[in-house]
Amino acid sequence: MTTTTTGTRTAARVVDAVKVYGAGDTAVRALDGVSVTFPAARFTAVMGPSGSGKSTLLHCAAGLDTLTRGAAWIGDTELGGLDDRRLTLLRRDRVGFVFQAYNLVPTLTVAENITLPLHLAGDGGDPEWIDTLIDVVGLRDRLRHRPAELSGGQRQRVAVARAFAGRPDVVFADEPTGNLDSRSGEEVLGLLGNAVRQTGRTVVMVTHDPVAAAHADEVVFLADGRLVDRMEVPTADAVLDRMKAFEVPS
Ligand SMILES: Nc1ncnc2c1ncn2[C@@H]1O[C@H](COP(=O)(O)OP(=O)(O)OP(=O)(O)O)[C@@H](O)[C@H]1O
Repeated sequence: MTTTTTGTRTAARVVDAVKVYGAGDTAVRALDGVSVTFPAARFTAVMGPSGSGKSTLLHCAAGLDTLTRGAAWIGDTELGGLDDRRLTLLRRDRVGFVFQAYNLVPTLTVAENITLPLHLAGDGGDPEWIDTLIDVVGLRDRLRHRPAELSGGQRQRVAVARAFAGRPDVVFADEPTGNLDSRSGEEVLGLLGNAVRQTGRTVVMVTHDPVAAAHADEVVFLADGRLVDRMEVPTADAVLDRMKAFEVPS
């Protein structure tokens, strides 16, 4: 099933997701029965206190880690049913990633970094789409530069373009602005939002920053490994207020 009850397409979802790290006395239940859908062509932010399971949810939803129980889907593909080879292909062909550390290849130019996933897939990609992306991230005059010659914000913009290069079903971003000053961070968040609104792509972003979350169409809140709330049309103030409610009164 790829639709929700409202008829919106679902890019990714987890159902009754449980993730336990370790075993016995030291076991940590990072996800404790989370069910959440990430609608296609939407920008969803995942928020919650430190240790609430945000990164674990992102990693399991993206096929970077496996659930202890429950199911994770990309489109109509259930990840638990895939062997290692198919999972690798799915991550390569249908999912994009942006991490806090830009993870660019230092010896390659900006242009080569952007198209690297396509070359690894043995596919030149769609030149028109790559061209559009280069304009979306504003890097046309930097294409022959190497990462060391770029600012942090520019490096993350390369990583954003790379994540979208293969037209993935969904781009997962884990604290993509964590290393950036607020201005560069705003630029990168604006790009993620534009990629969703102008090109109909899907983004799921983990952040601890209410200002970052306010760039999303919707925020989902985790606490203690559970989904506790969703907020449409978020503002930074409303997200901050919701986060304050998680704080234990002293
Ligand atoms: N590899 C691991 N081994 C053991 N425990 C882990 C591992 N990864 C995460 N955890 C634990 O699982 C829980 C959830 O961690 P997770 O990183 O998903 O939270 P988070 O909400 O992303 O936190 P933060 O905002 O601090 O990054 C935490 O208690 C964490 O210590």
